[in-house]
Amino acid sequence: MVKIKLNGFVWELKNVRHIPDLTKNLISVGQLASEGYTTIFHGDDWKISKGAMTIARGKKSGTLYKTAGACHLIAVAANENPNLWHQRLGHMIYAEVEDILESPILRTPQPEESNEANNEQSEPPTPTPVLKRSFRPHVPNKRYIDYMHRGLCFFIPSFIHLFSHPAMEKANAAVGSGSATNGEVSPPPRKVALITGITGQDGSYLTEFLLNKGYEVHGLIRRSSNFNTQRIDHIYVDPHNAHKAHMKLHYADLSDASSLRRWLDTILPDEVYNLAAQSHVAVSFEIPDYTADVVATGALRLLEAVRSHIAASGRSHIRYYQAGSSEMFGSTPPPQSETTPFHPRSPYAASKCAAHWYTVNYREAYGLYACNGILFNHESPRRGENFVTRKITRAVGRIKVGLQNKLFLGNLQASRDWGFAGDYVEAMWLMLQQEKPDDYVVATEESHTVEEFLEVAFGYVGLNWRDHVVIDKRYFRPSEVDNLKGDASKAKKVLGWKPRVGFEQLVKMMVDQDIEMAKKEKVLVDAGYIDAQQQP
Ligand SMILES: C[C@H]1O[C@H](OP(=O)(O)OP(=O)(O)OC[C@H]2O[C@@H](n3cnc4c(=O)[nH]c(N)nc43)[C@H](O)[C@@H]2O)[C@@H](O)[C@@H](O)C1=O
Repeated sequence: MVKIKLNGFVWELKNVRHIPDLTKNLISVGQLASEGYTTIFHGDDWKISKGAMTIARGKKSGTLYKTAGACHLIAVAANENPNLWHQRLGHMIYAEVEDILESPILRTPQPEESNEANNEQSEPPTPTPVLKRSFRPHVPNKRYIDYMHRGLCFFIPSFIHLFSHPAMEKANAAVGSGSATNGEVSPPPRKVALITGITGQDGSYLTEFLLNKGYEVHGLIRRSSNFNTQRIDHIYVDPHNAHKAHMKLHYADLSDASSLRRWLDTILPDEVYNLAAQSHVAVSFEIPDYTADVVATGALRLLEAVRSHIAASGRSHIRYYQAGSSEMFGSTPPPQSETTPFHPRSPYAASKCAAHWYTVNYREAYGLYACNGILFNHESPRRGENFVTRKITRAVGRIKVGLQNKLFLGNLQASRDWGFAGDYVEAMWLMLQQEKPDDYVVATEESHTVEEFLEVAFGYVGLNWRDHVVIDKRYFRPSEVDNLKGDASKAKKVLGWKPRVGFEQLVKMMVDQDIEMAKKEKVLVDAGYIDAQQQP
């Protein structure tokens, strides 16, 4: 990777190639185009932009287009063994490179050329001229090469391919899948993900998923007087064990814009997943202001932090995922798809609608790669205990072992499209791997009432829910969402995603776990270590 500092911006170029003997740093217009940049040549002037942002501009110099205002060119190690490729850099596509080998830029630099990037730390020219300079050494978890190329970067509009040229073959081996010096192949660089809401159900499954894919995962957590990291404790590795600790936690808050920007600047993520929320619909009627601040304005703060981070750093490849919700459809009848109008029925749902449209707006206004995942209810043994599914399965376990007898519930006729959270995080990731950002419904396309959930959960362990459930008006909502059933055909078609766990399997998985949990709880209660808790 190469970072070019241009008039206060830092522009990042990925997949640069080591090209021995090349004395100018070249940037491929073709490659820029495939990365979503627009390059305009007008007379002797040129300009590169992305969305509404002008990244770089300059003038023609002889046969080359030259950058204006570039003061630093920094090579950042893409792997642990950068020895080979830092010597000479070009932002090359393999196509159209042959001409360059024939051209006058493949010669030893003249003194006046090699001084073009001069600054106070320059050293006398050498056959492979480099300037020694460290780049943002305060940033942790990143390895930077402290060599800066003396040559300025030049742009040429077209290259021809050089796949079979020995110099390029060597270069190809040194990048892409890591360095190949001495015949050793080091692993490719880890992608970096930043997750808000990492301690929640979805955050924990997504973290496991991304770690399995080789990501380095950073999670933002809120300060709390109680530890709330139980869902990720099993994957936490002490950061002192640097080689194994690929998940890192940082204090931040969606209500604190400065903390968001600071962690983006420090972590330098490739993907940002905004999963944090006050996610309880009924509670949002009690604390509407707080819910809107975190769910709606929190998303806006994070989007703005990403946008300004990109503007300052040039890291325009960042991809953003916004956790949307089927609650946004509210009273609009099923099946609900990406084109179904929203009719939110709670402060939570209205806030999610705002976050949805903020995300769309940042995509359209700034060209941000931002996706909305409109996820229908998704559950698991890690679901919070005051959501109806887990409240039921916890009660089944406790009733079964004799710790509880009654279960107080609200509206049993509400119908939901319930899937398994572990399946749904894959869809989040898939959205960020597409060529273009878009919005997707993620659902099982099956809907069941709360009563049907009760039938399966109690029936599975030989109990009759009617012997235990008591209707309590306190659990009814001021305005209810009666029927949600998603149409996930777009996600299936475009993302190739489909749910693996069906309704009955999900209920049984949750009951199995809650029976085990209740058995352990019973041991502690019987031994007098804890009191039998009240139901959630
Ligand atoms: C997609 C969406 O999914 C979730 O929102 P939710 O659908 O409201 O989930 P829930 O489990 O709280 O309620 C489901 C239904 O169950 C009814 N219900 C009856 N009796 C009780 C009861 O005693 N407790 C609760 N919680 N619900 C009850 C309740 O009235 C409602 O109709 C969140 O993850 C949200 O963040 C999200 O985005």
